[in-house]
Amino acid sequence: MLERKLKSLLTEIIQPRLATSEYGNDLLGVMLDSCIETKQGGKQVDLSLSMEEIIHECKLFFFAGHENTSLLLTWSVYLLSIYPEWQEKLRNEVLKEFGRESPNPNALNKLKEMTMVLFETLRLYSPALFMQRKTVADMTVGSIKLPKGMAIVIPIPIMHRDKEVWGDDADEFNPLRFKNGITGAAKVPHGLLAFSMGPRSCIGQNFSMLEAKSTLALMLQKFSFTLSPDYVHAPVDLFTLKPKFGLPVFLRPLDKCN
Ligand code: HEM
Repeated sequence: MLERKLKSLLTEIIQPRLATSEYGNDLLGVMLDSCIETKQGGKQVDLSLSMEEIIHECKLFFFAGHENTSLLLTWSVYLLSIYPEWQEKLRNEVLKEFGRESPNPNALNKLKEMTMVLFETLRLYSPALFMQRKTVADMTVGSIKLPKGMAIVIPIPIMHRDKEVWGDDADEFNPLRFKNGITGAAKVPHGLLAFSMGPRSCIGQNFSMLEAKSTLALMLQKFSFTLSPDYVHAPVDLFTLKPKFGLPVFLRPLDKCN
């Protein structure tokens, strides 16, 4: 049902673009523009990406792009609500950098403490729960022998709380572990797997960090937030890691607090 609805929505967006020679300067435009060139230099009706593939890519970008970043923000707000000292630290950092002005996208990377908090949020509450891989050859990982063609599931939350990798405080919220960046945070350089690693790692990771930083900076400039007493802590696997009963928070406009 949802699948059919999505497909018809996307087709409604794609068809009018195909009817004109201007496909648009967004990702969809780039995909449509990948029509195979004919010998005359014009476009063929056949696409090098099929319509099915274009629709699939649109869905992937929509879900991978929207849902994960919104969950990163959700869990960051949760953690900043229960660790008000970090909320205050981040607010001071934002106010020092931008004052009350809208955050300048080119300066968001200067928010070092915010970056640390976002990485620590991704470690403790990674929106993506599993990665799946298949071995292309017989191989040995550590002491485990894996035959060619074996399906492997990598459970991110378990690996993110492994004390051998993250130390005895693995279950605790400690953004300072990221003070020297990701590679220095754990006993192995690629301990943080929230965006995966290698050639199939998340294509949107830098974009999502910028999105999260700018949204969080705006929130911190305008509001202080605390958890509502109605909040029940129940992270649940619903394909991604969500708070089962939502995240009710009280937002207090800052000008009214002062
Ligand atoms: C907090 C935000 C995000 C998280 C935690 C996240 C996580 C991930 C992970 C773990 C993978 C790898 C899956 C695997 O190896 O099997 C992945 C892949 C991908 N992500 Fe993200 N992602 C985020 C944001 C985004 C955004 C904003 C976009 C697009 C604008 C995006 C687009 C993609 C795409 C297209 C892939 C597939 C890449 C490929 O297969 O080569 N993601 N993401």
